Amino acid sequence: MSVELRQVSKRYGKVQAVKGVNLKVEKGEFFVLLGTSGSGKTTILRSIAGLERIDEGEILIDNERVHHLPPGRRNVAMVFQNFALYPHKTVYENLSQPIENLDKGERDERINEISKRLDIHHLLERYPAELSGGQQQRVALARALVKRPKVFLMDEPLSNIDVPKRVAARDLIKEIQREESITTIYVTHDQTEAMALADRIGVMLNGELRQVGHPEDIYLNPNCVDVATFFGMSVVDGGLVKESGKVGVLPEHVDLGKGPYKGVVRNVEFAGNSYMVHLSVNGDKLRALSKVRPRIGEEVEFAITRYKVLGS
Ligand SMILES: Nc1ncnc2c1ncn2[C@@H]1O[C@H](COP(=O)(O)OP(=O)(O)OP(=O)(O)O)[C@@H](O)[C@H]1O
Repeated sequence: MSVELRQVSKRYGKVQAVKGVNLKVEKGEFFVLLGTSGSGKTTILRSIAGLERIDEGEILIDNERVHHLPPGRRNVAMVFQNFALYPHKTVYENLSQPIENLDKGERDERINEISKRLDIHHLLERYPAELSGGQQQRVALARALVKRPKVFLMDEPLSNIDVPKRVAARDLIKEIQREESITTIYVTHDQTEAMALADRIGVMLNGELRQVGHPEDIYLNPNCVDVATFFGMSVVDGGLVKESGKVGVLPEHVDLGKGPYKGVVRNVEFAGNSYMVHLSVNGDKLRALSKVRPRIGEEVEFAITRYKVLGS
């Protein structure tokens, strides 16, 4: 099912949380809404789920207007940051609650299938407090999937999980999404996670959807200073490369060692297989990835192999 937002706006009192957002997420697509804290991502997700009433605009699921329908009639499932499991119900009861309208045979069949798939089959009789964080998260995913939703909405579902488990959980989400071809809208403020998961990314800043595109496109060709900065570009005066306005440069496109440019090393951070070198160049800050560790205070020569003109 496709999900479409047309000129959607939402305010809370004086706060304009979402400003005239237009977006179409295609059937089966994994779409990531990426943005800073408070940029309106959760509000958009909750509006699609029917948990918020929008002030202006329209929301369509499979080309049908749904923004006046209650959550239960939208065929969407939402996974929240805190997993939202019922603490006084067993895993089995947690999984059966969303499908309690089905008869017991079919309910058990679905619960069996999904719990085997997510490796929680042996935990069905336990209570959420008796599970590890990763297991709780898999139960929450199972709970959302057991309804066989056509649209899957996820609000930072991995934020409470430690890094190694997070990568595994990310793989799992992606795998299920691909296999079941569920239209997914996934909210995060982590651009690495966004780039790893998304077919397309939409960048939210300050209530506005500022850019939509494939991860590689946005990463290399951000359309404004804010998006460029968010994706890790240094933004410097275009005069350096004989352009007007500002230009964005990724650290991997700054080659330390040979000119034509010169800068002073302000700081060096160890970054695993390389060093992140912070340079000062004509009063601008520029970051470079380098295989060798330069000295702080040293003047170094560098070249820029690629940049993006961002305007003023
Ligand atoms: N119920 C509410 N009442 C008042 N203001 C709200 C409410 N919910 C959200 N806001 C405000 O609306 C704006 C957008 O919030 P939203 O939660 O959508 O942002 P977000 O991008 O999801 O942020 P985060 O990544 O921190 O969760 C923020 O300024 C927030 O303070």
